[in-house]
Formats: sequence, structure tokens, C-alpha cells
Amino acid sequence: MEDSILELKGIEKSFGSSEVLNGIDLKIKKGEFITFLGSSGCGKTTTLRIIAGLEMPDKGQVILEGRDVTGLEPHERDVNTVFQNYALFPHMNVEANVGYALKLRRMPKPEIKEKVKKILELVQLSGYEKRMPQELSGGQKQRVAIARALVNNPKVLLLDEPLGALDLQLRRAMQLELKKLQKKLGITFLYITHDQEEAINMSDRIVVMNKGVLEQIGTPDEVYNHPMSSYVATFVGNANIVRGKIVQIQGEEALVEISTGKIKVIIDPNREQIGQEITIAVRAENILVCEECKEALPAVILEKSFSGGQLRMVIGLEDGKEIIASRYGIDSHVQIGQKVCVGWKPADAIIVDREEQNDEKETF
Ligand SMILES: Nc1ncnc2c1ncn2[C@@H]1O[C@H](COP(=O)(O)OP(=O)(O)OP(=O)(O)O)[C@@H](O)[C@H]1O
Repeated sequence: MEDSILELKGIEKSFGSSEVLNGIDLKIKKGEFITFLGSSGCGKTTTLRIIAGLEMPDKGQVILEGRDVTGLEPHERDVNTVFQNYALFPHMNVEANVGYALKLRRMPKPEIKEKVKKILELVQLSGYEKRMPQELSGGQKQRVAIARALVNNPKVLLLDEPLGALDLQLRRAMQLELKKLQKKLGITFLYITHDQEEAINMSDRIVVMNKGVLEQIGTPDEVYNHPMSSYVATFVGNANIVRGKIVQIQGEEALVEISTGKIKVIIDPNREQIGQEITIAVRAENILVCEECKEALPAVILEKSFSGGQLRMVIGLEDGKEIIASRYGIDSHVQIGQKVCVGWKPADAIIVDREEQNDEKETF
């Protein structure tokens, strides 16, 4: 990748005896919006702190615009960080907070004033120059933190769950604003989130991290529609994970035996064979219930709940395992306790793992 602005090479990090990063290799393009997504404790913040210079890796290098910056202090690298808790200076007003880095650089006062004015316009906080942090809402504080991190035009902006403390509505609005701002300024953003929707909405590429390794790197479409492991499929898109054995193959269609029945899956006949164990992922929205499917597994509706504009149903299979189905709208004609059949179109079952492995997620 010729135009890479930031490169991580073989980064390893342990805290005491616990290995947190296990060989991170990544190239980030200039102007890219890249998001780190992964479960709590998988090493996202540690990676970001190593890039910022707040933590030293045990092994590996951080390369910024072709220069090895691994051993440099945070202020010696052209990288700024925005944290979830804003970290504004409480005794300084908005103008002083935003202009702080420029003042340290001994930039003339009128120039600082002009730059602060411009960046506050960009984050839609014109007129707030004299306000103190305690006179601002959470969303406004975060805009000040973002303005402060952008004012000296860093090469890369690191954002560690910057919208995590905001309510859902404000969070969605700020996501759009941040994305627009990033495109306008052309600054590379490296963004950390737990929230898969946020990652899908904002990113050029998503890095899915699991236990100190990068499990998949790709565009939102690649990661969502072509997950390469059951972890990625469950983390991005809340897929149901089903494990079974291929018992019959006809062209591109295989019959797979799982504990409570047989299901059809589209396979690559050059890769799959009879007797092979496979793991498939089926998204909740692709689970068909009752008469909607022909190839179905007997089941019972256990729970129905409404969230995020969707009805979520927990459906129990005969062996006690659960399948999650989702539908638009607030209710469905099936009732709790009702016996149904569940299934899916063969093409909606994505093969994610072909070998035995020990996943923590519940599998079939
Ligand atoms: N300074 C430290 N000393 C000891 N252990 C640490 C330190 N910093 C992080 N860890 C541990 O390293 C692991 C990874 O932490 P990290 O903050 O990078 O994860 P994360 O993916 O950002 O998690 P979260 O999403 O919860 O913020 C965790 O188990 C954490 O407890």
C-alpha cells in the first residue's frame, strides 16, 4: 500500500504475564476512516495507546509517514487523541482549551484566535468561546475535545470511544457529523468502538479484533457480508452460529446434519466434502419462522422483545439451543410458547469455519 500513512509492524505487548497484543500488522491509508471493533479487553485501547506513544510495545514498530516513531514521546509524533471522558482542562474556557496546543507551540495570539474560530465553526460551536467546560452539555464537551485535537492539524486522529458517553440520539447525530468533518479535513481517523452499527456507518474499513489479534480487516460490506470467522459473524451482525457435518453434496448444495435435523447450505464443491465438519453463520434477519420455510427445524418461541426498531425473537430448538430471529415492526403473529419451525434459505447460510475450534460463543 503505497499511500499508507501509518503502519504497525509485528506489535506485541504483555502486561505482566498476560499477553494483550499478539503480533499486530496493519497499514492505514492516508485519509482513511478506520475503526477497531472488538469485545471488551481484546486490546483496542492498548493498540491506540501504542500508536499515541502513551505505551511502549514489547516488540514491533510504529511507522508514521515512513518514519519509525516507536521510541518517540507522544508530543513528538503528529498524532492526537480524543478520549471518551473528554479530558478538557476544567479551569480553561473553550477558546483556551482548543488553543492550548498552539499556545505551547508559541504561535502568535491573533493566529491562535483565528484558528480556534475556524475549528469551532467546523464543530458547530461558534459563539461558545468564553464558556467554561462545566457550562457545556456532554455533546458540546466532546465537540470541544474534537476541536482541540484537530486544531494543530495532526496526521492521524485517534478516537477512543469518543461518543460512548452520549445518549443514542445524540450519538447517531454526532456520528454523521464526525464522518463529514473527517472527509472535509482529509485527516486519517483511527476510531475505537464496541458498537457495530457505529463501525458500519462510519468506516472505510473495519478491523475486527479478538484476543490481541486482528481477526479480519475489510470494508463494512466485506466484514458484514463475508465474515471470515464465527467471531466476526457474531460480533458484526449478531449472526446465529450453527455447527454440523456435511452428509450429502449435490452440485453446490450440501445437506448438513446438525443436532436437531438437517439443513441445506451452499458450498464450494472444490473445498467441501462429505463428512466434513463446518460452522455456518445465519443472520437473525434471515431466520425464517413457521410456514415461511420448507427445510425447517422444529422449535418453540421462547421470548419476544422490541429494540432498535426491530422485533427480536428467541427461539428454542428441540435440544435446548437457541436461535435469534429479528423482524421489522413491533410484533409478529407468532406467540410465546407457540410451536414453530425455523430455517433459512441455503444461500443465507455463510460458512465461517471449516475446522474444529474453541469458540466462546454458544454453538450448535
Ligand atoms: N496498564 C495496564 N496494566 C495491566 N493490564 C492492562 C493495562 N492496560 C490494559 N490492560 C489489560 O489489557 C487487556 C486489554 O485492554 P485494552 O484496554 O487494550 O482493551 P480494549 O479492547 O480497549 O477493551 P475495552 O473495550 O473494554 O476498552 C485487558 O485485559 C486489560 O485489563
